Amino acid sequence: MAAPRVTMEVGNDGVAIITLINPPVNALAIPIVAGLKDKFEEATSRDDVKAIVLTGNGGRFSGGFDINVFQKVHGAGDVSLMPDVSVELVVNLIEDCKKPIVAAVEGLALGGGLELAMGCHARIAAPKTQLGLPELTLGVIPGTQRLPRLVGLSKAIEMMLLSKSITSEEGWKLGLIDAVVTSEELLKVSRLWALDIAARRKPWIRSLHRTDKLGSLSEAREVLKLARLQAKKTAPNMPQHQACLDVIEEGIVHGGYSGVLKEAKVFKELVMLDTSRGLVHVFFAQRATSKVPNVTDIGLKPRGVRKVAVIGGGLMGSGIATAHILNNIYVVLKEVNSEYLLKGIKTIEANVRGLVTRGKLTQDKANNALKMLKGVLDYSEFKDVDMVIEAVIESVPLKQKIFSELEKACPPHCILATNTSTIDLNIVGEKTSSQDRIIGAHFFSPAHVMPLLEIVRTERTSAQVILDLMTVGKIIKKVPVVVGNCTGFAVNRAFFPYSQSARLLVSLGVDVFRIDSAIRSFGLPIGPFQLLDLAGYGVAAATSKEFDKAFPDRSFQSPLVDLLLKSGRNGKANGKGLYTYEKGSKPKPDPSVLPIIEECRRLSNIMPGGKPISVTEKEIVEMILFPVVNESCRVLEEGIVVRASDLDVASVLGMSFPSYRIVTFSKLVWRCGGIVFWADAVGANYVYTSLKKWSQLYGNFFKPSRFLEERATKGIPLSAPVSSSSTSRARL
Ligand SMILES: C[C@H](O)CC(=O)SCCNC(=O)CCNC(=O)[C@H](O)C(C)(C)COP(=O)(O)OP(=O)(O)OC[C@H]1O[C@@H](n2cnc3c(N)ncnc32)[C@H](O)[C@@H]1OP(=O)(O)O
Repeated sequence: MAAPRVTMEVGNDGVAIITLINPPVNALAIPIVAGLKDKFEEATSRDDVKAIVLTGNGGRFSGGFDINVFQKVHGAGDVSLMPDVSVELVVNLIEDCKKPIVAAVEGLALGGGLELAMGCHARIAAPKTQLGLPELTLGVIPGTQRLPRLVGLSKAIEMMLLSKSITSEEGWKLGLIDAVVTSEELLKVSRLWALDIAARRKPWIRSLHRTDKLGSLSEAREVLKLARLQAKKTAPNMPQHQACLDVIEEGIVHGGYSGVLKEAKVFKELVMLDTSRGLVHVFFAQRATSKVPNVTDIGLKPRGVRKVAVIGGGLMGSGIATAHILNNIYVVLKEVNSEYLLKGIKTIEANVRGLVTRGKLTQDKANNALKMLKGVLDYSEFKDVDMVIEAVIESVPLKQKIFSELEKACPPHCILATNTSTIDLNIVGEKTSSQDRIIGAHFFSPAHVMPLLEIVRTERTSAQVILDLMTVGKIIKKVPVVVGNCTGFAVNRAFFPYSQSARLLVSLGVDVFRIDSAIRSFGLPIGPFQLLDLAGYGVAAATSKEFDKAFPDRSFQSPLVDLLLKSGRNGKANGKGLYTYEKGSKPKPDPSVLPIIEECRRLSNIMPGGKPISVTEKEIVEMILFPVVNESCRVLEEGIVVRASDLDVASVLGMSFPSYRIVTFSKLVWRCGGIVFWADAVGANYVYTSLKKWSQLYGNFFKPSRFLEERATKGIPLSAPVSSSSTSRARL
């Protein structure tokens, strides 16, 4: 690939076209920033240049500052590696330039890319260009001063705090964009616009000097106050949100330039924090998931999937169907009788309506989505489907029967997917001769909301089928992570000790609600027992059985779920769990469950000396999450995931493992960016020695895996690649 560069061409009309060239998104890499400085200096000093147009090559203006530089800064711990963009380039060379500059924007202008455009004296955009400042998702702040001055304070805050992009059409209505023209006319109109500014036929506007859209100081303070309260609720552990609002306020009170100076200082502080390290890691980890050896690198082209059949209209099936129809894929929903079918369709309608109520979907789009759905009771509609996703209960004979029927009912190219969360795919497809088309499409509940799609391949699944499902996954706005076949696959397998260790701690005498609270403080949205209530005890009992069978050497069998079921409780589903559930209020710990817990402890009989163990909040978190790290090590060693960062992405998107938080227990700071990234930050040796100590005290459940022991003793990070020789049973 050619080196990133900036070119300049001066036309006969006296307009210099400065072009960013750094495919695929024209990220502002260090040579690009340097090139821009050079070209703007040259254009300013040349007598034959009357005006300047700034544009991006290849139909994309710029995806913002080069995030690879953030990684370098994190690696070296040296913030001076960040070049000065905001003052030297955007203010001095662009905004304060003696010649007018017009940004010709197409495709996308994000982060520093949009900031460059806002520094120009006008912005012309092609239709449907994506405009946004997503920096908070990387743990830093964006350019905070110009957007409020162009679109108004409330809208700017919304775009920044939610990292929400708008289109150029919306940008034009708001005043961010001066004109929307076709892609073909973009450069021509931009040149003329720049010449018009030079000749004073159009206004020469420096965004930073405007104040007309900011409102009065008291109005601005009111808007900022509300935004601070909102950010406190929605992003309690993210320092960049409050910092962003503080810097906006600085500019409103003391002027835009003062805001820019404070912004540069705060940016440098934030980029060094663990929040940014975690988020930047997740950014690249997420992109790495689309590179699957022997699938995405062998020249295959994805085949279109236009019609999908979903079998089973329960919670998962209806969520999966919803995800597809929302993204314009025709869905046939099959159920066994009209009562179940109607229930499934009603759930899908409620899912779609819920999105409208929450302002996430327009009524028009909702109506169109529902038109993409058809309910059926037999296989007659299956003759032209491109993919089937089976989402019935976890019963091996039922799944085997369905897959035999599918083989006859579907065309030969059709992908045969199952949403099983635990059952071995070889067993599911045992009664068919279509093993190459059988694949796992493991969605996480609620399937139309949760972003992860775990794609499970067997040794026989064809590369084409994997690629097709990855492509559909992206169309329905999921992050597909391809994993190997084993009990629980990657996510449930790595996290099976999560619920088991929580139950083990209860048997050792630790309070249920204290455990949930410690896990919440760590950064997961709910604790293991609230999760148990949510999933329902039937599901918990069934999955526990699978893990007991698959990993008998390290599975902890707690009597808790059986005791809860016997007492007539089934979690949130019947309103009676470890918590009580009342409409409109948060779940509350139910004290009447305490005798059941006592009985559980009596039956387990593992408290040393019959007395509850004494543990700190930090130990609770470690005793629950280190066993997850331990199992993750086995997942890595067995080659169930392509790379360690895939497990980070899967844990963040599927289990809501914190991606960004700094968590403090007694001044201890933990960096989270997914389970393996976190474990490496904590230190493999610390995880290993802790597990070893607990295994001596409390048994095999905590016994460190061979992989963990090896890495800890040799000082190799858990995330370092697994060499093929050390992979005992490579699945991928
Ligand atoms: C000082 C400044 O205010 C600070 C900043 O500007 S921070 C950066 C702000 N910008 C962003 O956060 C945008 C990040 N990028 C994205 O959201 C998306 O990549 C996108 C919307 C631009 C394109 O999405 P999409 O077309 O799906 O392509 P996607 O696979 O994500 O990216 C294509 C490649 O470009 C890379 N890339 C995208 N944006 C990048 C960036 N800003 N820096 C470095 N690389 C970037 C990706 O890593 C990927 O590389 P790969 O092919 O080697 O994996």
